[in-house]
Amino acid sequence: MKSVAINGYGTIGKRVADAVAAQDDMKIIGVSKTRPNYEARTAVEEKGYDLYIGIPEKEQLFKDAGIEIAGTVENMIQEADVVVDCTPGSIGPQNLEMYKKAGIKAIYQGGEDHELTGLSFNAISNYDDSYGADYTRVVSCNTTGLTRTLYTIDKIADIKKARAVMVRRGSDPSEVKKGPINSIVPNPPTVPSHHGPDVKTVMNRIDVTTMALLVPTTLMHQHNIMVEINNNVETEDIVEALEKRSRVLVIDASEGLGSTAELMEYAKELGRNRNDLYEIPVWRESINVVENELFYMQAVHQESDVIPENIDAIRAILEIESDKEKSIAKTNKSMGIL
Ligand SMILES: NC(=O)C1=CN([C@@H]2O[C@H](COP(=O)(O)OP(=O)(O)OC[C@H]3O[C@@H](n4cnc5c(N)ncnc54)[C@H](OP(=O)(O)O)[C@@H]3O)[C@@H](O)[C@H]2O)C=CC1
Ligand SMILES: O=C(OP(=O)(O)O)[C@H](O)COP(=O)(O)O
Repeated sequence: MKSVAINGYGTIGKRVADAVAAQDDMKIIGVSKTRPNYEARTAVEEKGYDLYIGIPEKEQLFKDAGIEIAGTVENMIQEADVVVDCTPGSIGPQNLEMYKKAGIKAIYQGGEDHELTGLSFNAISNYDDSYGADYTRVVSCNTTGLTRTLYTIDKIADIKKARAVMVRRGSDPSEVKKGPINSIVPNPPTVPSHHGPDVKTVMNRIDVTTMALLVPTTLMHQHNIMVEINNNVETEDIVEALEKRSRVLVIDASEGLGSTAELMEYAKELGRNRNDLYEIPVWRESINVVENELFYMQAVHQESDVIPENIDAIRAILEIESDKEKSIAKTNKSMGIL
């Protein structure tokens, strides 16, 4: 069985760890932290993960806190077949040197630039590109959301170009020091935001341009998408295609799911681990084809939509499964994805 190390046990890392633990064809070697806080203690005492430290000079702090550590990140990666790097964006380049020295494969997250690995990943659009690769990068939560639906629509509608306005959550739920508060912030203030060009790194056929703004909410991003299409398709054809695609949910505002808050409540109803919603919900009422233009609105649970993609990326990079559909189905089943 292949071994996986998780470097960085924050919002994404702890979810990837739980998802790896739920698979029967891979196992966790350990996870890493730099601070001996509640997440470090829970990782060891509740989850039973071996904990390694990202900054060796801080070893005494973990000892003082009575949190058992198994070694340093350098020790951890010696034992693994692949490291999933879930450290904050931009720490990646220095880690890549360490991974190269250790001769270990690595999967990065969307906070790093595509150029770091030269290869980016989305399970449905380009699984095969990362098969057997040394390094890849799972694109960001918003890019993942755009890719899942645009790829599906392109298959039946032949997209000419796509434009999207991205409403981004201001911070993750536990990030108490971040904002914005009482404000809407164009972010970045320039156009395009990274999301549209980033779609091209996993689906280079389509011209996607995006602009983004931050709003004072912590749960879910929301996308407003306009697509010019070449094929003569009806609204019902788009609905049917999205309904058939796994990791995408066509949901009804009329059933009480008309907001991001209600969607997060729905995830609780489903009894999901950490209340996560791995799928991209698309509002049925918003899907509308007018002549050669399609309009739709969707949401993204930023903490969780990339987690199944990381599991598939592990199978691709380690050549555990060559058939993307089989990997996706296996991941979906293990995580209860609809
Ligand atoms: N949050 C989100 O909504 C999403 C994030 N991403 C991407 O995922 C990546 C991780 O983001 P996220 O999980 O939010 O980040 P977090 O800040 O929640 O977690 C980062 C983790 O990395 C650890 N860490 C910090 N510095 C170092 C270091 N120098 N060496 C080793 N480990 C370190 C932190 O440990 P400690 O806390 O102990 O310091 C923490 O466990 C980023 O690229 C981000 O862009 C992608 C999709 C969605
Ligand atoms: O990958 C994400 O967003 P993104 O798709 O807008 O880059 C995550 O929500 C992290 O965003 P952040 O960089 O605002 O913490």
